[in-house]
Amino acid sequence: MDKLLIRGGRKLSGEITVSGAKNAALPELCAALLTDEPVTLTNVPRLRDVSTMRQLLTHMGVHTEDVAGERGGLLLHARGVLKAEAPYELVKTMRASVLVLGPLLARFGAARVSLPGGCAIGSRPVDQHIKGMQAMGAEIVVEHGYMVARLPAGRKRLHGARIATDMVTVTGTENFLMAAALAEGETLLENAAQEPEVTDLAEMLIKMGAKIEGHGTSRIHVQGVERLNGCTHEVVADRIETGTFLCAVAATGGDVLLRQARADHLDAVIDKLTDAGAEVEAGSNAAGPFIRIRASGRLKAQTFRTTEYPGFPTDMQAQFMAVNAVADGTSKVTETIFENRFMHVNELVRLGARIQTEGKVAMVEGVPQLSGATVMATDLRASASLVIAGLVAEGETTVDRIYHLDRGYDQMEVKLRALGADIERIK
Ligand SMILES: CC(=O)N[C@H]1[C@@H](OP(=O)(O)OP(=O)(O)OC[C@H]2O[C@@H](n3ccc(=O)[nH]c3=O)[C@H](O)[C@@H]2O)O[C@H](CO)[C@@H](O)[C@@H]1O
Ligand SMILES: C=C(OP(=O)(O)O)C(=O)O
Repeated sequence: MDKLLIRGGRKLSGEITVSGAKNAALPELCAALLTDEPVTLTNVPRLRDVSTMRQLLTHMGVHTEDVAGERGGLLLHARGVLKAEAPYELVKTMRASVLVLGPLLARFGAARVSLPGGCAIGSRPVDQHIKGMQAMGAEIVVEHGYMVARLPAGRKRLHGARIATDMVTVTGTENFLMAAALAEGETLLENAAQEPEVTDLAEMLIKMGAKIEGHGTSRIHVQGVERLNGCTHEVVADRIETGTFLCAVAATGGDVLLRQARADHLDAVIDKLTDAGAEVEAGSNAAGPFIRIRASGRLKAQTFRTTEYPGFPTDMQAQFMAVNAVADGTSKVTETIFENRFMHVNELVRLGARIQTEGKVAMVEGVPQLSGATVMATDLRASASLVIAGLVAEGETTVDRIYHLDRGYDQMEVKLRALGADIERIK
């Protein structure tokens, strides 16, 4: 099992390019199921989740191939499917596999998708996905750990519906968007997720011929069409990878330019970094958008609570907690999206952080210095938080179980090394 060995204490400086977003690429790979024409995605990040999704689509009979000469180019062609099925072995490692449900039902009228397992950050049910698909006319039973979904006898397509979810759900909204794009009639999504990844998917679907309005707001209208065509689409930049590097610089100090980084997708995090005392400058040049961050000395601890976009992202909570762990002052971090997303706390404490949790709240008392130790990554963003802490800690930190990190970061240690960090992967 790979580990990361970090010798902390170096400031970060230099330039790196942010990769395409995991959470946009995954639904966009699934969107290829909606058409019998080829779809080309560019800026697809090299991640374990992307390979898993590719494996899942291949298992279904979708042809996939790398496109030479394009950064992160991937062609997908779903002429038909051999099996409209997502087996447990693939779904268990990646919750996003649930995103095949909508496209399979919409195009082929049937799907058998394993229920995603619970994971380290909380129980993660899919009741809203099921409820929404049922509202669109699907019959769904859950048996032997699978959602078995089909259209009633005699029906060829899902039908439009008004879907108002009990809470804002990102992959739920994405599943409904893809299903509604090929459904008969109009769908209204109320309480829709406004995350940039949802908007990016909607923009891709529009290129495929879908009729969607209101994406980026909480009310999305979709007028279903009979068929969709292929398209070429560039995956939006990863705002969480961007935020992770910003937090790394905030914690270690330094001066870094992130190319292709979208500040407009990260306002809540940038506001907190600025309040903490970092200098953040966003702009755009011929090569695209960029963010530059400069930080020195101890920053001021920041209290925050996670909420849906445009609020502070839950996927940035662990990384910002690492910044707070070495900041000046005490901060209160409230996690409102997932019930068990503080698994990094005990590991940060092993590095010398002073953090106490009670329910959804973590109280972080900043300390002037962390000290290196061996720590264990428990989930994707927890791993990133430990890497940040390791970059600051005095001495050596070993982060174990980094397969979690590899699910969602494209060569993180290579990028950090390019910024001057002393970090290596140990096989
Ligand atoms: C692949 C992907 O895009 N993953 C992101 C997506 O996950 P994901 O789409 O799984 O997260 P959701 O937005 O659905 O979850 C939000 C909340 O709703 C609850 N819920 C959700 C669906 C449902 O049917 N029933 C239910 O109770 C969840 O348990 C959670 O408490 O959004 C999360 C919240 O921003 C991010 O942390 C994940 O990185
Ligand atoms: C929780 C995350 O991903 P997933 O929904 O794929 O588990 C994440 O990206 O932080």
